[in-house]
Formats: sequence, C-alpha cells, structure tokens
Amino acid sequence: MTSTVRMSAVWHSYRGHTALRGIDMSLPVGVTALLGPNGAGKSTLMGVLSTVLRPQHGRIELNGLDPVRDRRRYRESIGFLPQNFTAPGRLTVSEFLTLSGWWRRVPRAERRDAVRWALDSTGLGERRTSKVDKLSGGMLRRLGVAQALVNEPTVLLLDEPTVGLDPRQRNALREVITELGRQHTVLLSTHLTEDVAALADRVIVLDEGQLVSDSTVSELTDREKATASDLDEVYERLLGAGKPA
Ligand SMILES: Nc1ncnc2c1ncn2[C@@H]1O[C@H](COP(=O)(O)OP(=O)(O)OP(=O)(O)O)[C@@H](O)[C@H]1O
Repeated sequence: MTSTVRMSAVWHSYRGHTALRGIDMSLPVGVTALLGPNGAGKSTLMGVLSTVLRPQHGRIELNGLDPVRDRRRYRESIGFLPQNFTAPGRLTVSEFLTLSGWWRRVPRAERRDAVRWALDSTGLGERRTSKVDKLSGGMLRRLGVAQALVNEPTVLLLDEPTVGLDPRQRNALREVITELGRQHTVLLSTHLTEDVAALADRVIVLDEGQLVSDSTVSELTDREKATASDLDEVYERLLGAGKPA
C-alpha cells in the first residue's frame, strides 16, 4: 500500500534530552498504533508530525508536502487530537466545531457541512446542542476527534485517545476510529496492547526514542510465534530486547 506519510532519520531533542533518535517510518492508509511506555517519545513524534515541534534533523513528507516549505497545505492535510485536549465548557458541541472549522480555514460556505460530517463521523449528532462541560469523558474525547476531522484531513494524529475512558466508552471510540481508518491514515498513540489488537492494522513500537519494531500486527504475531491475545507478552519482549537483564 502506498504511504501517505514518510519520516526519515528524524531526531528531536529538548534542552539536553534527546527524545527521538533517528526515526524512519512510513504510514499508509489505515490505523497504525504507536505503542510505547511512558517517556518513549510518542507525544514528541506526534508533535513533530503535527508541526507543533520542529525536529533538529531529518525529513518528513506528507503526500509530497514538506512541513516547512509547504507549511500551510501540510497543516491543512493533518488533523490532530493532542493528549491534553480540552474545549471551552460554555460552548455547545456544534459551536465549538464551527469555531474549529474557522480556525482550520474551512471556507465559510462549507463550514456547516463540515461540522455535520464531523458530528456524524464521531456519533455526536445527538449531542450537538449539549454544552461541552456537560459531556462525559468519552464524549469529550469524541469531540476531540471531531475537531481533528473538521477540515477533512487525510491524516489523523490521535495522541492517547482511549486513555481514562471506561471500557464501554473505549469500545465506542474504537469503533469510530476503525471506521475512520478505512479512508484515512490514522496514527494513534497508546500504552495499551488491547487498543492494538482491537484497532490497528500496523503497530510501531517506540522505546527510549528509538523504533524497536514496525510491522503489521499479523507480521508481528507471526514473527514472535504468538496470537493477538499474547500481544502484552510480545510487547514486553520487544522492550526487553537489547537491554541488560
Ligand atoms: N518539554 C519538554 N522538555 C524536556 N523534556 C521533555 C519535554 N517533553 C517531553 N520531554 C521528555 O522527552 C521524552 C519523551 O517524552 P514524550 O512525552 O514524547 O513521551 P511519551 O511516550 O509520549 O510519554 P507518555 O506516554 O508518558 O505521554 C521523555 O523523557 C520526556 O521527559
């Protein structure tokens, strides 16, 4: 499958701390899970792809667009749900999405349809007149996905979208993401191998800023002679490989 996003030799450091160490990867259409422990560099990778952070070295390309040279078109092609997503509590769901559409440069004449599409895609249609501060955690996370979708991007970056949700909310959001993955390139960061088994076509494992595995989920389980239900064990093995016991 052709890749929409490519990263080669990407490094990123915060003052004195290197968070990404020469990442090479490409993302095709479908859901790719970015799995890694705390501090592995997942949010930094999302930040670099979304242009919130600028890598010190390396190259990124999205359907031939460069994040610096073609900044505006590149950003218009990306929808981003940050880990700490919040929205003003006094707005309604619909008002917030209309504002997001304006902010994301959706032409005025198209904004109403774009908001309706984002609401429908995330199952929020019935909550469009609810105030943001009346939403449950799961609904708020769906709103985060909806605002990422409002300009109809080709690539969706979802930073830990399932964290803190109860099992029912998590399953409902997983269904939304699976559906979006049929047409979009979705990169979803998570700590949970359960998310990988339920959602992902591909899985990239990151540890201490380095990519330790990049394959389809079935390639990974075949290679490790495991089944999808053993992903926890496989993950632990991948993280342990190359480290002193
Ligand atoms: N603004 C910052 N300044 C300095 N160091 C940072 C900053 N942001 C992240 N780091 C460090 O960079 C490394 C990677 O952090 P990052 O947040 O990308 O990891 P993560 O995999 O998303 O972790 P988590 O799962 O806990 O969100 C960590 O060691 C973190 O402490």
